[in-house]
Amino acid sequence: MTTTTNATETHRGAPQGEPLLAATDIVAGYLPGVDILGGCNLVLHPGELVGIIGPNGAGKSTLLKALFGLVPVRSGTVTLGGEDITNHRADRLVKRGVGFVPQTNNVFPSLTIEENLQMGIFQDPKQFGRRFEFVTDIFPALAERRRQRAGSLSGGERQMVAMARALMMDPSVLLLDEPSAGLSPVRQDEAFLRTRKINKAGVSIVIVEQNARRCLQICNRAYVLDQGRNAYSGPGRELMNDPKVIELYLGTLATDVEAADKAHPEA
Ligand SMILES: Nc1ncnc2c1ncn2[C@@H]1O[C@H](COP(=O)(O)OP(=O)(O)OP(=O)(O)O)[C@@H](O)[C@H]1O
Repeated sequence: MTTTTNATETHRGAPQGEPLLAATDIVAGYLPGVDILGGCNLVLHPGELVGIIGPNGAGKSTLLKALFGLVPVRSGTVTLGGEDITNHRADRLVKRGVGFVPQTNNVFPSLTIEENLQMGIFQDPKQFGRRFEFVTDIFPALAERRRQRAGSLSGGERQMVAMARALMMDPSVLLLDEPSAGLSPVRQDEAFLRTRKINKAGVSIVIVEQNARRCLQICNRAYVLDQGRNAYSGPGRELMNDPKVIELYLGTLATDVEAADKAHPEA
């Protein structure tokens, strides 16, 4: 594996054919004159589960938001099914089949689970019954507890409601921003299993994750970002065992554990 130089290396292991979603040479940032992304590339093919990992501040969430029109793209393009959607507004993208699940503030706490799901499909309310069936087929707990207020749910359950709400519009692409953030290890595992379940139900997914190991375990492929640029890419399990990726990123876990052991040898 080498630092990305051409299309084959940039998208190592990607299937052949037209991608469903493609980001090409994305330069983007929040403040004028400050680029957070310095030319990022990503493709998502139909049926894929693709991860974005990398050190803190690498620009993972920024890339996801740029795909969804939440951070201005200064140059480069985003396409969906071959059509340019660069800087399209989020509500327009939802109508075109792109769902986005933010990391925080992703449910309406004062509304019930059912009302949250209704909000997810307010652009097409006639489809509520059909889509409710689809999402409760994936997450049966939501049907059982449909009248419960979202504010009374645990972090993991809220994450499930947020995912389900994004699924109400029948997206072909789902963008997930760190679904495991703030959850206990057991709840994190559940969040990853949910992600897999959604993908198996036919939804193509881009997932940003801080929990790189778990993410690489469930992904078909992943992109490693570093300082706003593509560093490596490839099949999840290959990246997990790649010495360069371990050195750049995954290695920090082992180093942290070693350091903690030295600091508290009796623990
Ligand atoms: N709303 C914002 N306004 C200005 N700068 C921001 C904003 N959000 C993020 N940034 C900056 O953009 C850079 C990349 O942040 P981003 O959240 O995309 O990184 P990340 O790889 O997702 O990191 P983490 O894993 O820590 O969430 C950081 O330097 C961050 O401070």
